[in-house]
Parts: sequence; C-alpha cells; structure tokens
Amino acid sequence: MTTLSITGGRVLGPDATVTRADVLVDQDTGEIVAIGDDLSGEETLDASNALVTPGFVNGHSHVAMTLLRGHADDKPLDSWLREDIWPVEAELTAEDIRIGAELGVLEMIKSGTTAFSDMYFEVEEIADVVDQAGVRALLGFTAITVGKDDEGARADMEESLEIARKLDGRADGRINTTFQPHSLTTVSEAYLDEFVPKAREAGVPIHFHANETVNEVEPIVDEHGVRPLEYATERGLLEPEDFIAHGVHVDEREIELLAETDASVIHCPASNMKLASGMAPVQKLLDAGVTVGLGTDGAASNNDLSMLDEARDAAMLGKLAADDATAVTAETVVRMMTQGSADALGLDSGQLEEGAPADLAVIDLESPHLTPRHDLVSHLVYAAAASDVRHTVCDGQVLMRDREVLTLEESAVLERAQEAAVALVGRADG
Ligand SMILES: CSC[C@H]1O[C@@H](n2cnc3c(O)ncnc32)[C@H](O)[C@@H]1O
Ligand SMILES: [Zn+2]
Repeated sequence: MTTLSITGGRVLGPDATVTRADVLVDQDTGEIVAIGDDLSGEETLDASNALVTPGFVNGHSHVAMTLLRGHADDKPLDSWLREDIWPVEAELTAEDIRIGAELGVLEMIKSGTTAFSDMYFEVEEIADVVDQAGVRALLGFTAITVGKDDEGARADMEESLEIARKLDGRADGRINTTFQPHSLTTVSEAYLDEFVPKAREAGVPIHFHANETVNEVEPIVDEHGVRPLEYATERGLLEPEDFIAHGVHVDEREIELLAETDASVIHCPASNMKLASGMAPVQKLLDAGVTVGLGTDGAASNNDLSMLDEARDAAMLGKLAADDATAVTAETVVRMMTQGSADALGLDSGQLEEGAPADLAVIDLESPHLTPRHDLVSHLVYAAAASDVRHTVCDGQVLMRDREVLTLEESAVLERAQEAAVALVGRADG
C-alpha cells in the first residue's frame, strides 16, 4: 500500500464537527484508511494551522466557458445568450474547448474543488483534461433542438446519448456521464418523449437547466397548461438520479414533486444574481426534503469557479430569499457544497471518513481575514477565499501541493487561454 498522510490539521467531519486529527490515505485504492492521532504515510502534506475539508463538488458548470469570462456582463439570460454568448460559442473549436477546460479545471483545483458536473460540447476534449488533471467529473454533451431541422435535432439528442455511453468510466472511473437536454424550452416535447426512455435504458442520469428564469416558466404553462416540473415529470424526466440546474422559479407543487421524485437541485446563486434570474427558495427546498447541491454555472455568468465564493453567495442569498437571517446557515451550505452536490451527482465523495474516497482540500487558516478562529464552519462559508486553499487531493493523489498544481502546467495554461480567448472573440466579431 502506498500511503499519504495529511498531518497536524483540524478535520471537518460529516456532522460538521471539527477535530484535531491526521488523515491517512491509501493511494492505491484512493480511499481514506484512518482519521486519528499520529498517522504517518510515505508522503506527507502539512495541514498545521489549516482545516482539512472534503473536496468541494461543483454541481453545475460549463467549464470551457472560462474563455468567455468577462466577455459580456450585465445583461439578463435571454439576451446575454442570444446576443453575446451563442455567437461566440458558434466559433469555438475543439482546441478552444480543451484550452478553456484546462483553465477551468486549473481554477477548480486551486480553489479546492475535486469534482464537477459539466454541460458542454466537444466533451472528449474535456474528458482528456479531466483525465490529465486528476479530478472527478460527470460530463455530457448538451442537446438543443429548437431552431434545428429534424435531422439536426435528432443528431444532437443522439450525440448526447452516445457520448454518455462512450465516456462513462473513463479516467480510471473518475469520469461518469449524464444525458443532457439543455432545458425544457430549448428541447421540444417530441424529442424528450423519444430520447428520455433511451437514456433510461442506457442507465444514464439526466441533467438539465430548469426554472431558471420566469421566461422559462411562462412558455411551458402557455403551451402545455402545467408548470415546468409537472411537464418534466410527465415526460419521465425527474427520477432519483436526475438533477436540475437552478430551480429558481419553483412553486409549492413543484417543490413537492422534487421531494416525491427524489430528483435533486443544483443551486447556482452567483449566476442567478448576476443575470437577475431570481432567488431560489433554498430553505423551502431543504425543508421539503429535496437534495440541494451547489454549483458555479459557467465563468461567463459568475465570473469565477470558486465554490468558496459560491458558498458565501448561497448563505447570503438564501437568507434574503427566505426573508430570514436564520435560514441557509453556514453548516447547511457546507453540506450543500460537499455531500449535497455529491449526492445529487451520485458520487461517494463529499465526506471525510474511513473508507470514503480521499477527495479533500486543506484550507490555510493563518491570515487576517480568518482571525480569530471561533468557528471554522463559519469561516469556510463567510470568510475563506480560493487563495486560502493550500493543498488539493483527489482519489488519493496530490493535485496541488503548497499552491503548486502538479498535474497541469499553470503558466502554459494561462498563456494558451489568453491567446485562444482573444482569437475567439476576434473571429466572432468578424
Ligand atoms: C452546451 S452547454 C449549455 C449551453 O448553455 C449555455 N448556458 C450557459 N449558462 C447558462 C445558463 O445559466 N442557463 C442556460 N444556458 C446557459 C451555454 O452558453 C451553452 O450554450
Ligand atoms: Zn448552466
């Protein structure tokens, strides 16, 4: 057994208690073998003056959209997508997507994220980056049928299924997949009715955008006479392994449906605030028993991929949405960014305990903004920043040691990304 120990730190347990302990990892199996006193491994990571947390799980992202970061801001979703994002995405090459994914995964590792769920195109490029970088991911190709003829629409739906079948289990099992109709308004009913049963036959979970803005609710009600999640249930879309991104505009019946079906919601507070989409009723969802995870969405609507920023946003917005300062507590948010997202994505990670996957982050506590240290759960949500992450470990492998990412060459990634992004926007501008 090749072993790694993370020593001298304080460990965040599954019940949100913090205990002084070392963590011993079997690097061959990628699992935690012990949490306790005086554990030493062949390789050591120093966690003194630091908090050892489960690696963060980003439940919804478009990782290659890092190339569009800051390209178009300060607009609502519909016009932002139609006028700014989709014209540039039409110029994206497979190489751009690889470069954007490298940048996004680099940013995730540097901010303590060890797993993410992604919706995008050229998914094989993203899978290669995930493989090289050493993180876990739930990947898929996103199908859009509106504005396409039958052949184009069908090709999208088939590609989404095919990619899901093909990439599942890649990167020594660190990659799993989802079938991805983009949303209930961008994929027509007939295609959902034809392809959702095929995804079920293939045993692939379904990930889609839902109830993000009021403009996504009204057309469904007008056309089908029911709310979007009732329509989704009628189409066979909400099964326990499925998860929706956003879930902002959900009424009481839709919350009940989510609880009854056991489908999960990935909350994306920064994107929802930036696009002024609305405030998801997170506390109501949790009170109803719905599994809620946390995601950044793409870097063009956020504009970063730090789950620590997202955590603070979730706590703040959750209180505002509930009109109650006691709602969406720090402990609740820590659960959302770890176990909540992991449960939604069907991952075993998200908790530090013996036998669990060794996916973890070590957060440096020695800085002015983390002093004094009354409550480390509070600090994680309200005060810690991406730059406080000292080490990141996934599947027992050290991905970042003392802020140096070992699996991607940071300076080369940044240089390639800057060049590719400028060229991309130049092509779109004609
Ligand atoms: C192929 S990925 C999905 C598609 O969705 C676009 N997108 C990015 N952010 C959002 C969002 O918040 N809601 C809906 N669609 C979004 C992205 O640009 C891709 O075209
Ligand atoms: Zn999205």
